[in-house]
Amino acid sequence: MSATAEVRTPRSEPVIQRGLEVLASTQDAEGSWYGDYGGPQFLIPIYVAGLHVMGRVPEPAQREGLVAYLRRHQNADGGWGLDVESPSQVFTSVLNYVALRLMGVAEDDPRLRRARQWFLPRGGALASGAWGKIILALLGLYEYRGLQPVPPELWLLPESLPVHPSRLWCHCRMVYLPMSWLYGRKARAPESPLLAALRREIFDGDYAQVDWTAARERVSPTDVYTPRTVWLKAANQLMLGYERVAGKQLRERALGFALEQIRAEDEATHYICIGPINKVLNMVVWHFVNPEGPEVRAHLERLPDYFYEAADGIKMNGYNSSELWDTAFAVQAVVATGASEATRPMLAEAARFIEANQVLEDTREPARFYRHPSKGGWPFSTREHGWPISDCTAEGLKACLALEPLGLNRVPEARLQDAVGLILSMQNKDGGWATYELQRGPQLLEVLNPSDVFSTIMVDISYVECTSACVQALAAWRKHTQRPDARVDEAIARGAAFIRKLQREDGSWVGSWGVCFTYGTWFGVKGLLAAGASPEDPALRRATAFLRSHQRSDGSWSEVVDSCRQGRWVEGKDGHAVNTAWALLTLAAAGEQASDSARRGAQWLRGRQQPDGRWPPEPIAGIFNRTCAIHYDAYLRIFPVWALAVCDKR
Ligand SMILES: CC(C)=CCC[C@@H](C)[C@H]1CC[C@@]2(C)[C@@H]3CC[C@H]4C(C)(C)[C@@H](O)CC[C@@]45C[C@@]35CC[C@]12C
Repeated sequence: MSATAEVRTPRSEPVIQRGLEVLASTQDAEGSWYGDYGGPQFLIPIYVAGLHVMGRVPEPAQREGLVAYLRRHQNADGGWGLDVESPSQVFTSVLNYVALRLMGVAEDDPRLRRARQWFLPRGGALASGAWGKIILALLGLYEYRGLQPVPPELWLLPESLPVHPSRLWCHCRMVYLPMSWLYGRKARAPESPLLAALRREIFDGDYAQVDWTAARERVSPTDVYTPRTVWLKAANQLMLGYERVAGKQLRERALGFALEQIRAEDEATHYICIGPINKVLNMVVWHFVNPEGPEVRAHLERLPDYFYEAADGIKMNGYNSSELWDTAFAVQAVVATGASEATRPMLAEAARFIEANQVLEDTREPARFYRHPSKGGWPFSTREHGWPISDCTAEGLKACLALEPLGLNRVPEARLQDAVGLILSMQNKDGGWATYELQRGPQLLEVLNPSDVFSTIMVDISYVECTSACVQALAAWRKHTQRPDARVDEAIARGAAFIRKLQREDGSWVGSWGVCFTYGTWFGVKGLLAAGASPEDPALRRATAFLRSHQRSDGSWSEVVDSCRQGRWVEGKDGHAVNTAWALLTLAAAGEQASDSARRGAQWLRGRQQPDGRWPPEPIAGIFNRTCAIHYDAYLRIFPVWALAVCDKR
């Protein structure tokens, strides 16, 4: 049957109905969807290590939950992966081993014995990816001279230099900021018998005999996704040379500068911080500056924001939540179902959350602290977090505009206009949108990526997802205002041109924040359509042909995180409801909702729903920096409902 033949599908209404009931029953009192944002396996150990440096331990109930979680996600081979679904790495295996020991698990615990059996033959602590060594150095389990240097003086370089830290992607910059302070101070936990024991347990030889110069270069192949380039090695040599002669005065100035930046980040985010890593490291910095001081207390108070108790134990979320993001999508999904009387209260509550979480002002002295304006933006999580993101702003705006005809939008026009202004201010020269800021440095800086385990961390570059969301939001705004605005028109046209440039030969777009081609292609297609592409546009036809070519015989689509890591379609074992929903949303948007392909996809999706209205758990659909999987709890409740709703429309 041809891809576009009109075939009526059996109505999805009862399935959608049950799905909507699940969404309604899981909505939070604040109107959002709050949930599990776990996956990465380097967060808990950094937290536990940070507390240990401060002479603290997790309180007993939390300790029990964290230990249960780490035990639950230990791989069969004894190690831990970068995330809960990935093969073991030395970085996360050594760190999680140390975390368990710091939380009181005994050296001869059978699981810890197995962990040592996995990581010691691979080189133990000496072969860990870079971040692991930094955390171990902080604990006194590794020597600072065995690290790639992170001198705080980098902050004192001329800002015009492409390597000035202010030009880094904000996540990278905010993680390396406290790291540079701790490195500059050579900060170290007080010595203890437990740490002395750990120095015997995580090295495959005598700690006193370690060749720290050689250790600097050593990393297990299990931990290498981004190999160290000659440029990075040269930069390290240069910084090591500097480190040998570094004067005390300049160091103090640099440390003072870094501390001011840390303070600004803490205050702008109400001590939540941009993410869990700088949250913990900033807190540890303050511990060294002023133990038990007001900053440490403020940090301790906001720690609970990051913890989530689930069936697999207590985890540290990858962000303080994904609430705004999920809520904006949920609204659009529910509106797509036709927004009946029954769903109005749910939408009204969501509208309240979206209104309450728009960022209403810029941060203090944005230029001094290298912040892009914030006013009018929406963050990924909550207003208090304080870091708006281009596509979160776009999805927030889209949600408001979707609520508008229902009389449920609560954000006044002037504030919607602020969101539009912010989106326009974030468009890059290449026509695309990056995540939090304008692209500040050449993409080439990636050759200095020192992380081993992540890719694309150095510079905030334009992404298809962010670009598409911004184009869609601007197009929706244009439709809403009906006022001619050349700036908006031009931004949309440039955005669409950028999206076209990113399309691959095979018709797909690669996703950077979701797994992987089904996600990227959904955004690519939606962006082009919003910009005015006609359904006959060859780019759209190639995109849908690509999707159809990857449909499984049972009607579903399935992709796994390796798709992102390898840059090619990697099929999962079974069909995935989230990938299937993204594929269906794409086909439907491109006018193929009545095709045989869409009919079979929708049929599979309907059949996959459980009697309780949920779709069964499946592999993780979120990703960052090409390598690390992160779980989006609400996706399985939002996207299947949304996809069935649009496929049902004639
Ligand atoms: C610094 C490193 C390498 C690790 C820390 C982890 C964070 C970089 C990432 C954890 C959450 C991410 C993925 C965050 C989540 C939302 C996405 C998005 C869906 C809004 C996307 O469209 C734009 C990028 C995201 C903001 C993200 C960036 C990376 C994380 C913060």
